[in-house]
Amino acid sequence: MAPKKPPCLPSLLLPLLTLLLPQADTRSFIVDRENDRFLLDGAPFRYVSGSLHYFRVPRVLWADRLLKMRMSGLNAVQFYVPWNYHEPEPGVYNFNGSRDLTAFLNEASIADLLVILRPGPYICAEWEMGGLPAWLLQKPEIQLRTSDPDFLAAVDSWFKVLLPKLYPWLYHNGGNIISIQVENEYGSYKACDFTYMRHLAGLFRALLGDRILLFTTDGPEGLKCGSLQGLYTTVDFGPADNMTEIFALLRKYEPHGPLVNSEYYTGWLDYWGQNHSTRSISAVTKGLENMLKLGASVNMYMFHGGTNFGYWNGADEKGRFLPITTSYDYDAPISEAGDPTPKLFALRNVISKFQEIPLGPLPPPSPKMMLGPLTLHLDGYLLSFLDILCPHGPIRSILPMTFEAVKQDHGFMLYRTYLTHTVSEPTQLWVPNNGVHDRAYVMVDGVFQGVLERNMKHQLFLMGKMGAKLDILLENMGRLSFGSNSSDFKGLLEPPVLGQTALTQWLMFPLKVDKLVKWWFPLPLLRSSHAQAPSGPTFYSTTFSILGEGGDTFLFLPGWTKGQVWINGFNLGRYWTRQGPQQTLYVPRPLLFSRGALNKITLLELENVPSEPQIQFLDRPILNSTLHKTYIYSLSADTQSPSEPMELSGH
Ligand SMILES: CCCC/N=C1\SC[C@@H]2[C@H](O)[C@H](O)[C@@H](O)CN12
Repeated sequence: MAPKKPPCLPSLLLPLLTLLLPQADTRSFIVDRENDRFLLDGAPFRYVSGSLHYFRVPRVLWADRLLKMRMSGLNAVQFYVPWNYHEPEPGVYNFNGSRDLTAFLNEASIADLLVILRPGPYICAEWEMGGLPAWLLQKPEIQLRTSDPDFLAAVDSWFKVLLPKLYPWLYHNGGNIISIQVENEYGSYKACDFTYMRHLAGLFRALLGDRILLFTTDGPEGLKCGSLQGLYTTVDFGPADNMTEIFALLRKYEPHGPLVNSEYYTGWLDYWGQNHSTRSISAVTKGLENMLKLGASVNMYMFHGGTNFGYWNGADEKGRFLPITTSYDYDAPISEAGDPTPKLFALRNVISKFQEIPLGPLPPPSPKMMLGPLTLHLDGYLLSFLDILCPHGPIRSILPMTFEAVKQDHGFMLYRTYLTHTVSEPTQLWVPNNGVHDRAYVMVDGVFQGVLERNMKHQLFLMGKMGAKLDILLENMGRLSFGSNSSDFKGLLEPPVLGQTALTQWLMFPLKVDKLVKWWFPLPLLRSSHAQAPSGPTFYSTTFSILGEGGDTFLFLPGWTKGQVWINGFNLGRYWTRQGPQQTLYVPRPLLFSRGALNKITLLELENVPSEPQIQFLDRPILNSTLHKTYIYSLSADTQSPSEPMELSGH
């Protein structure tokens, strides 16, 4: 069982308590190297932990998720702190609302969970740029995750704000943080810069003191560059890996002390355009039981995955550029919607063989809701709102500038130029050196010509008269969160070439789409005056009300192609119905207004609007399907749940 709960008091009282509470200095969490175990307050202790990322769950749902983790038999929760989530601009910090880290620590304490905290600065996590802020790339030569002075200056500045916030929450100070990770799988990174790792370890010691247990985590191939003297070495691996071999390798770095798997994979991530990932219950439970039999401490990654709302997904590059999907369900024991799964009960059964499980039932699945189909109406074409989307007007430059150079971190930017000569035959438009990062929607005088895509589609053909307007809308699909090239600049990285001519004299419009959706679209007058452009990315919307309390639901977008969704101004995330495997977007009940109040949903469709612009809200997710046709789920008479999909007009 986890130790007595630290005082669940407002964090401002905690520092005071560390002075007053005599027991604060008797609290300890240490490595007992003589007996290969942890000691908590002097007693043998093993943690069975799960990962939950507060930044992927609305704050109002934190307590629910943490309770379910505790009731599953866990005694600790592990989570990252994404630097870019809290420092949106250099020196500007945000710890409010769903970014209130102290509130999350307090919720974990209330749920009787100890905390294993991983502040980075790099966190990977399939999160945008692995948690590093994009504004670091405003210095294009910066060498991320190294002892580059520019990088270390930014890291020091950030940690001098963050780490003092953690100090009162350290276990020996009366809080619930028992250990803190330095960097993340550093051994998998090309740099292998021990000066950098020593700098981080020194900074953590200076700001957190010498009692907190600091550790590293690496895959077996990364231990050489990822481990550091003075930091406790741990590994990560999944159910298909050879536990015996990996723990034997770990013993070369930690001959004594408890064995620790800091990321035991209960599932896996999804990429747009790839198959949905799952891990079998039998394999996951067997691996956990084998580790617990060895006396190892284990953190299950993920125990609850949550959602990449907004533009927060990261990406990988394995030949193709692979953006992570909006859903971070991860086939985890607690589903994206917060529901206990059969995998959870199976894991709970394993844990019960080794330690006490809290009495009482798991909370039931949350109420779910179906609604629709609803028909959306045209609000207007993206490019007809430029005056609102880019109120300060365009940035002018001979050559195109990156998102980072114009200080636009996420979303969309319009690049505009004018043809200097008539192109009377279909002529190739391309961008050298795979320079479209990441997708480009090309228009001539407002008429959609097609898409260019990083690594995949490098050219299209167009015609136009001298003076015609060439618009290229660039979409940032999320910066690489893993791999060697973490300086993932976005936008047009090279001047596009039309035929033999490199196009110059560019206007860049950084588009504040979220502000437009949040503040302008309630005004009906916009609709008629901004619907005149002939085609291109388009806003559609509708309003709807929910009788009664409603419930969690899953937005289904049959026939739509790719775009972004907002509900009541909240950026729900990306959809890419054409690619899959995700076909629905999770809509947490707290985002919706109930009892007849009006809700609004807005789509920005980037490619093709279906002949019947409809959406539905289903009572279950579809995460493993690529539908090239248009389906509508109708309520089946008996069960009030979707029957088999009925195919509508072909799409
Ligand atoms: C071969 C895998 C190397 C990349 N590491 C991964 S993929 C899923 C997880 C998360 O990204 C996690 O943040 C990483 O620490 C480890 N890991």
